[in-house]
Amino acid sequence: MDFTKPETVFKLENIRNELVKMEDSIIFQFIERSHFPTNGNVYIENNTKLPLGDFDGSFLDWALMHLEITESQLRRFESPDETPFFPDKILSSILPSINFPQILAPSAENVNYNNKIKGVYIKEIVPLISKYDGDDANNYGSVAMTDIQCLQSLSRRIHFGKFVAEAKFRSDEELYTKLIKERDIDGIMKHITNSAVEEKILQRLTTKAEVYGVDPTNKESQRKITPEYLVKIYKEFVIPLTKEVEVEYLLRRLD
Ligand SMILES: O=C(O)C(=O)C[C@]1(C(=O)O)C=C[C@@H](O)C=C1
Repeated sequence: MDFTKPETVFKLENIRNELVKMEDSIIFQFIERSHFPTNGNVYIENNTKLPLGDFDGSFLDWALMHLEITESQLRRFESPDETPFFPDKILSSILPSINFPQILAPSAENVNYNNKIKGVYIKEIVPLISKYDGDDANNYGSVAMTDIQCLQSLSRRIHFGKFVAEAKFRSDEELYTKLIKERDIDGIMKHITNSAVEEKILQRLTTKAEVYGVDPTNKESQRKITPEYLVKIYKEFVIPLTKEVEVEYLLRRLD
């Protein structure tokens, strides 16, 4: 898949292959996060234990915003598959722009689920993947950095729903145009859903978590990620959020 060649992006098979590759990044980032406790202090807004001057937000927000500002100057958010958490704070790139052809509908950049993704990550995912529920002030910086890696990978995966939706729209423009014009959200959701593909993803994740989640030379060692939690995270959060992105993108597709 190459964003400078739109014909490679509109193939559902290519998009699904990318989604499979992203599973590995997400699993390995979850494994990195599993070395640390929950460290709730990192997520508390305006936390007196972590003073940040005038900044209004959590330590994680502060770190993520500063990283995104630098990454924006390195052209990260010009790529159609990257979505910033702080769209109002990012800067123009220092590097010259790559003129990507228009692949998605112009309204695509307004579909930004990052606040929701961050909320779900902190509330639902961190407790499942952390080493234990507790705090270790020596790890705040490392935790924020691994959280950022996890969040950026989840964001990329979930916002890939836009490409899936575009490919599906192009495969049956008449049907989707009708559903969009009728604002038939249930109808759109029904047509974008492929239960067999979802089932296959969950089966593959079970196998991957079995293999990657434990030291292969010492199967009795502590498991870093369990199939049960990985499947739960995908089934309850990652896939449903991807579908929400698909529906919202399609609702704006004709704007
Ligand atoms: O592969 C697709 O067709 C998608 O829409 C992506 C995805 C997913 O999130 O992995 C979402 C909805 C489908 O039911 C199956 C899988």
